[in-house]
Amino acid sequence: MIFGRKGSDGASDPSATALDDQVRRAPKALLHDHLDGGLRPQTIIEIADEIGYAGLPATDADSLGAWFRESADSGSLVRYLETFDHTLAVMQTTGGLRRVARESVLDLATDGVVYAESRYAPEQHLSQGLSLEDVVEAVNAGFREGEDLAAQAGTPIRVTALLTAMRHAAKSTEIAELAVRYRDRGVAGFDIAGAEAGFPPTRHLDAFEYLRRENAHFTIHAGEAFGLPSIWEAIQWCGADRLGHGVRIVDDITVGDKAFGEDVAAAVSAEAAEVHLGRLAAYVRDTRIPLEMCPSSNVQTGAAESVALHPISLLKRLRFRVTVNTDNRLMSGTSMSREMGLLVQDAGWTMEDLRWVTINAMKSAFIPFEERLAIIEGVVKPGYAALSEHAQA
Ligand SMILES: O=c1[nH]cnc2c1ncn2[C@H]1C[C@H](O)[C@@H](CO)O1
Ligand SMILES: [Zn+2]
Repeated sequence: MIFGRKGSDGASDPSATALDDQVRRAPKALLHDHLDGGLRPQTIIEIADEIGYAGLPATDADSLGAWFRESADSGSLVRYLETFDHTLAVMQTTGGLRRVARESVLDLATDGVVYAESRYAPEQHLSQGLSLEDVVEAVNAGFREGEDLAAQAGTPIRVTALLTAMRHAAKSTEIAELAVRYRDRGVAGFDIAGAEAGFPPTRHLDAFEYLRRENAHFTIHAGEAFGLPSIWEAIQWCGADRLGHGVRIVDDITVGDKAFGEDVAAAVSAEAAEVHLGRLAAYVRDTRIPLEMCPSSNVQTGAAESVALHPISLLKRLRFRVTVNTDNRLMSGTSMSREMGLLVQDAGWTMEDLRWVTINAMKSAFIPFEERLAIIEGVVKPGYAALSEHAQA
């Protein structure tokens, strides 16, 4: 069961199980998923063994999975990011990268994801002598293998890569050039990630200006651990097509006469209250800038109190271009079905809401327009129509 919901007698609630099943079978689109945040614990153990990495904090898969979830649950983005040392350690060879990429595609496909953009930072995979190109090609090979195996298993999926540059480092222009070089070979765009406070996106203005001159797509992690100035720079200085997280845009919204943060519960639930959008929030909504929101990750890093009180529900109600994402499936012990299931269970979302965010995600994808449309019309809409027919039967 996705939600872990029980009836009052402690038995599984059959209606909850039916809903879990619907969510799992619904076609899903994922824009924000880190390749190095989605490894299978058993794979980490096996590759560590092969390459002689002795630094893992646990030696069986269950304990290792629990270690990642607990360590990432600190309320601090900086501490959350420290857990990646162990996943990165086993992603330094072409074999390791290829296996991790292949398995991530299979795991997403099994979960009902039909389109995914998977991001990783090539500069973090060079410690054993690989070149940036070796890294991209090994990951691409893994993605293609995963797609072939998923199609054979009857769960077709399309996966493309986003190349991330780390915001504390100084390689963003090099990585942006790499993304453009591979844009017709498995790479759909660019991103910056890492600790946000102290590393504003404008540090990487050269990279963004280059990408814009090349008509290339990019998203920026902004408004997660730092607030409105980061979002404003990402959009108005850097020209981001999308925002990674962007949850703190609610700092520019008042509900009734209170700022969002003053009374979060009231802001999320007060449907009748008058809402006022500041100029930045209005710009983001009016220009349909997609928000790649990741509820469980935000609860772990302290960017949101809970899934029930996550700003995503207010932003959905206000018709921002909201999407639902996993961020790091390993660190959050999550999947797209689980994130969506939690929104249904804890925040009152409906299947229609899930269909809406899925179409939002496909509209916001970095692949060409006609390919997005083909997935919306050929996969997402018919998939949801079949679910509702099944529910009515
Ligand atoms: O949520 C996040 N915020 C900022 N940086 C992140 C987040 N999740 C993962 N990262 C970092 C750690 C990874 O090593 C890197 C590339 O995927 O991106
Ligand atoms: Zn992220």
